[in-house]
Amino acid sequence: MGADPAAGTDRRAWLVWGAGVLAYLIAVTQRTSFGVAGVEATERFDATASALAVFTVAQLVVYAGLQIPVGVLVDRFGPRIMIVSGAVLMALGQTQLAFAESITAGIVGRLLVGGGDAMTFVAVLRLLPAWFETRKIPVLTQLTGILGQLGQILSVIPFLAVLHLAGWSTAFLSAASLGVLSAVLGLALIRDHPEGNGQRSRASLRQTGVSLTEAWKQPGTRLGLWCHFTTQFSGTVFVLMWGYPYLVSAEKLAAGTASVLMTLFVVVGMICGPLLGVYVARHPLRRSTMVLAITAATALAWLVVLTYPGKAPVWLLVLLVVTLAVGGPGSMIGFDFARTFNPASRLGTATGIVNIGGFTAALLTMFAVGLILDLLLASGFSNGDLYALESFRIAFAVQFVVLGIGTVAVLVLRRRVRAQLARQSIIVPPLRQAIAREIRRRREVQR
Ligand SMILES: N[C@@H](Cc1c[nH]cn1)C(=O)NCC(=O)O
Repeated sequence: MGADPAAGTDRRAWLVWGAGVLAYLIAVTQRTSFGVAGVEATERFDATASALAVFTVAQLVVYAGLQIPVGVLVDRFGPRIMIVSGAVLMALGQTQLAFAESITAGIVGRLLVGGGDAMTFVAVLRLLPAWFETRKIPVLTQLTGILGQLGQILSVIPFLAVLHLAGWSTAFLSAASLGVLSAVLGLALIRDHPEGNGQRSRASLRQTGVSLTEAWKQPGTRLGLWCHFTTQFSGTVFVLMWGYPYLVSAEKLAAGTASVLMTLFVVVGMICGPLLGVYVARHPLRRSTMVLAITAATALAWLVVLTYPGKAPVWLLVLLVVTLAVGGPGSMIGFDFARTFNPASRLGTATGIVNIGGFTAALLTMFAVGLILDLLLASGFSNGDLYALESFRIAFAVQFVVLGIGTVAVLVLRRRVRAQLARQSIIVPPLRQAIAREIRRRREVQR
């Protein structure tokens, strides 16, 4: 089933991983820095809300669109050069944004940031099998994901403080300097492999095409993609775009309370990540069951909130945010499928394929929610209030379609994966039978 580690864990491995995680954390800071500067961006570019949304959407489209090429390049040239190049590209993008005075110049900056960002995460995950033992990888994958999310906090606190105290150009130049730091540390500390940087594939273009096809044909890779698709999008849509206007304008929460809920989202994700990592390491044959459970919980939470008569109470919104937050670490299970069903030589490619899932679902949902809100406003349903509670109820319901499509895809691919495992004499017993066996085993241990 999986690729075996090339080396044991030592101090060097932690240094390499630490530099990789720092590069990812800084990439998340670059990714989220524009979002927190919305008010200043409106003034600087004299832009409408929808023009500003183009900055974020363009950046995410580039990010998602580059995942497969980046995955292929990671396998071909190794993670180190990709992490360093990504950091340089993001530094250039933030510098461009620091001096941009037109919307077009600003969007060019964000496109560069999206491109550099796309190169980072897939490359950092590619370091793990080269440096760590297989049993440690699920937890380290989760830790990589959650530590990276701290980059959002760098955007919300120090970056915003510099923006308010020293202005637009200084703030974005400071973010650019973080990119330079990340590139220097990457060059100094990251090695693709314990034996150096020469482990990359020397595949021809044709072989690269074959490897991409093989990664895609592998049902385990596509199961990973759909797991990522189904678990991550709802939280991403909420945090990056529609959560704040929904909480403040539709549910009438105070701005401070809405910010606390957004912070809760990050904290819950950080707590759940390692727990899910341990679960995946202990129950590798039950990963998709966890994905389906998270999906069901997300659907249930939205169902209760959206059908609640009148404004939802704060405790219910807290429950919703907690449930959505589990989706972030939940989506990391998708990368575990990529790792265990592909040889190390095409791990970057497979990881890139998986990473498209959640971001594509998020982009489609963001767009659909915006479109439905606009249509309801134009039809007179919203009584002139774009963000009316009744309109959000209808617009957010589109998520059930996305959750439904994802669930069916996970179930179909899971069946194919299990059939493939059965051909290797690995039988996954029905869940009820497995639970009964586990209970019997525990009773016997206690006796
Ligand atoms: N699932 C996310 C990462 C994550 C972990 N915990 C919460 N979110 C993911 O796919 N990340 C890819 C990236 O580039 O950020």
